Amino acid sequence: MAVKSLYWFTNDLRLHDNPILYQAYEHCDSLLCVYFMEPQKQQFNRYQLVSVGEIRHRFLLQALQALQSNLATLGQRLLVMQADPMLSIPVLIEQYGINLIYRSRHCGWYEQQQWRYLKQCYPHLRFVEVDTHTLYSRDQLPFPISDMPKSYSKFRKQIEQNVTVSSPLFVPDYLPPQPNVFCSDYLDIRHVHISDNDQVEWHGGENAALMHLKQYFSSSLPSNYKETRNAIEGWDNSTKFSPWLACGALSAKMIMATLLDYEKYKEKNSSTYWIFFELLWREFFQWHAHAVGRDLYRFSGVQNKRLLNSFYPTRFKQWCEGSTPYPIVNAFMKQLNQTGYMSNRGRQIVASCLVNELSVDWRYGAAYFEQQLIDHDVAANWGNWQYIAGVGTDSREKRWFDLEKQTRLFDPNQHFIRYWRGDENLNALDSVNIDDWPMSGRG
Ligand SMILES: Cc1cc2nc3c(=O)[nH]c(=O)nc-3n(C[C@H](O)[C@H](O)[C@H](O)COP(=O)(O)OP(=O)(O)OC[C@H]3O[C@@H](n4cnc5c(N)ncnc54)[C@H](O)[C@@H]3O)c2cc1C
Repeated sequence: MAVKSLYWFTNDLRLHDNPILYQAYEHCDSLLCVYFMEPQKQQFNRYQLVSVGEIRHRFLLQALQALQSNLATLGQRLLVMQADPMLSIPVLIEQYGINLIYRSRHCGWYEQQQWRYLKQCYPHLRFVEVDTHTLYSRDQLPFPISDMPKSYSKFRKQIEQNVTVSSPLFVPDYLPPQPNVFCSDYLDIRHVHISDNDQVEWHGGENAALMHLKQYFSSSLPSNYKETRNAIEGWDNSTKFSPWLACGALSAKMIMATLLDYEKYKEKNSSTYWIFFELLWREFFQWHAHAVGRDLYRFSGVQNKRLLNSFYPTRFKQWCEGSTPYPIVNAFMKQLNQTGYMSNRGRQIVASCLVNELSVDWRYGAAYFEQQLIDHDVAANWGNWQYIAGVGTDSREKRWFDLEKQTRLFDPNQHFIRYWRGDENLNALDSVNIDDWPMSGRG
């Protein structure tokens, strides 16, 4: 029987190091490549925010355009459908006689539910989930996912002692042909106009990602990464791989292969090791998300710990727009709103402020990051937020960043604050919080 496959692209928007394309090349007679822009992700969610905000959406469109033109070089085409995959995939299965469906293994709870639902509806079809998003595949892990280590250091030790990253795959010379497409309700991504935003330093898509990878490792920046990575501004201080990694325009294994070459031919030191160390943090959060399932989004976190935080709409609004009493926090939030990016130190500081100074439910912060960040990654974002809120994988009570000290350390001349106008529009906080309620027993 002819193998008629459907490849449902999600967070794997690339040709290089793509094991699904390889499998399709080896085993399929026809291949339908589809990406869904889900209308639900642009509608208000339970936090009254959207999942994919404007800057992230634009970055994604660029990535899809690049994927489309790269697939065209292999005689393929990407159908971009503005539809709910749960409604459209059944139609495609019928129309094209699909008997095999591929998708990247996804750690998001919502995405896993979609996959489960389809499998239940079509028990006679083959569903193949492949690890494209991580450094290691699931069967390379030296433990079953149910025994996933609870802390990063335990995870790192087990991984470093037992597994190596395999080499990235080459792009196949050609792909199976697309069946004759007769549906017309797809978006011709080639002709979508994407407006410019001078504030955003990234261009979406695989080609820009590979070019940046090459430039980064052609420079001497990796040799100083450990000393510079914590800086709060500057393109060169950290790798800036995250936006492309998040949508899969860049493969983590590809980064590792280039890093190993750098170590072999240029220099190997504690900084080059630290790039791997950070990629392992990413890896840890990915498998952690698989292990904990929907607890990743729970207020009480994976520790099931009750916090006294709540939802204070005015404070949350001040935090989002950058009009809190704290100039450094305002500067970071304005940077995020205009560029879709914030340094790691910035994220730690604003997250700590939301949780500790503003006493707001951390999930609102995570949902706002999800909307705004061009590198939003469900595992890294929600996992890091839980960590800062003290309900996640960290054994410490919680992470509190002293705002004055952080300003002195990272912005001693207030250059960053002034550049982003963090010192304008400072507003005092409302005074209503849990301590003001007689029921707290402290009034
Ligand atoms: C509250 C909060 C939310 C975050 N949300 C995200 C998110 O949605 N998506 C995301 O990719 N990262 C997230 N991070 C992690 C980190 O801030 C970014 O990965 C990093 O700032 C991206 O810039 P870079 O590529 O230059 O990083 P580098 O410093 O150059 O690090 C190299 C790579 O390692 C990975 N990495 C580094 N630090 C972490 C970390 N703490 N957790 C997971 N991976 C890490 C990233 O893939 C990154 O690209 C979050 C951190 C915090 C504190």
